[in-house]
Amino acid sequence: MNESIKKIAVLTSGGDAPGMNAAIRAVVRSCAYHNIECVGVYRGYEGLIDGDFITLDARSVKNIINRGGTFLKSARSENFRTVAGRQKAFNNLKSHGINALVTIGGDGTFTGAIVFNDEHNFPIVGVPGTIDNDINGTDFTIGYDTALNTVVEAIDKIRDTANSHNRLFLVEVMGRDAGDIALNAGIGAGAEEILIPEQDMGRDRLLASLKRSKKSGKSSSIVVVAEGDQIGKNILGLADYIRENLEEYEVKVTVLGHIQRGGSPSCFDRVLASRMGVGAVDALLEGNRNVMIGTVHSKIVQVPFVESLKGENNIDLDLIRVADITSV
Ligand SMILES: Nc1ncnc2c1ncn2[C@@H]1O[C@H](COP(=O)(O)OP(=O)(O)OP(=O)(O)O)[C@@H](O)[C@H]1O
Ligand SMILES: O=P(O)(O)OC[C@H]1O[C@](O)(CO)[C@@H](O)[C@@H]1O
Ligand SMILES: [Mg+2]
Repeated sequence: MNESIKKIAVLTSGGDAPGMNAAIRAVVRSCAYHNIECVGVYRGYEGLIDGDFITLDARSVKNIINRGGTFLKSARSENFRTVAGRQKAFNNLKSHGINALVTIGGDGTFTGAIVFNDEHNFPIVGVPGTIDNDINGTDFTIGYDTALNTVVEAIDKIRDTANSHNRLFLVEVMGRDAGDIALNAGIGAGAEEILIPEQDMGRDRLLASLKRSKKSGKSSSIVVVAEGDQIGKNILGLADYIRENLEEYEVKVTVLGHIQRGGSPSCFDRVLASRMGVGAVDALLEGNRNVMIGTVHSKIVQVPFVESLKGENNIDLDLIRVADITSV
């Protein structure tokens, strides 16, 4: 056990994700279990710079495992991108006697953690909390499973009305740089086509596929479009293009938006968050730093931050094949 760790701070950063509360709870209770002080930081790195801290004990985190969002709130902090901002954050950590930090967030949050540690040599452990699932070294990120279920439930409802009116719906889902939500929710909801940032299928192939789909006797069509997809980037423009080229379709557009980030976390996300929160405190007590807690084949692992950021375009090609085959 690393005796120098007596006080740990925890924060949530970047886009919120269902299960972040469960992760905070696990960190706080793990600290209580090990008789370590715990401090919550409001508004991610922004609160670190402002010194917006709160002491947390085991009872401070009651009744939150089931709540969406993050009670510590989150932020995208421009100030933390500056040397001066990070210096202020470091000063606040020192003046409060904090020895280590647990950051719950996505790839941007971990990038910030690397920069901060390079400058101030401060022990940080990351917990992947993002609906995007765009982190290398972990099979799942906290919030992704809940978001997928929210998306599938919404598309099921769209399918009802699409079928009743023989319509084509373009449904935009989140994923500025990542197609995981689109691909998996698309398969789960039986979408006819799925457009993701990692693969540009081209407008012509999309038209050909939709033509085939109509010919094969399908009464409705759903095209799931990740917000970062290249050809769907302007989903309204894409809808117009399809209208102009495929008169047989009546095209409607639904943008699911931030509904995907809210809601009570699934049991899967609650358990994942609990395991990762405990894993983060374990890692610090083992004397480790600059690592992210992940799960690989259901086992908790520690992954260097730099490894966690190597996942660009890391999409499972077999999922694309499955989507193609099952939408015939
Ligand atoms: N290069 C960097 N230097 C310093 N801080 C950074 C850097 N990149 C990101 N950060 C900090 O991390 C915060 C969170 O990053 P970002 O907004 O990309 O969200 P994220 O953690 O990737 O989560 P999500 O993608 O789920 O919304 C940023 O607002 C910024 O404060
Ligand atoms: O509205 P915001 O907070 O800028 O977040 C939008 C982005 O955040 C994410 O949902 C991840 O949290 C991305 O998929 C999306 O592009
Ligand atoms: Mg991100």
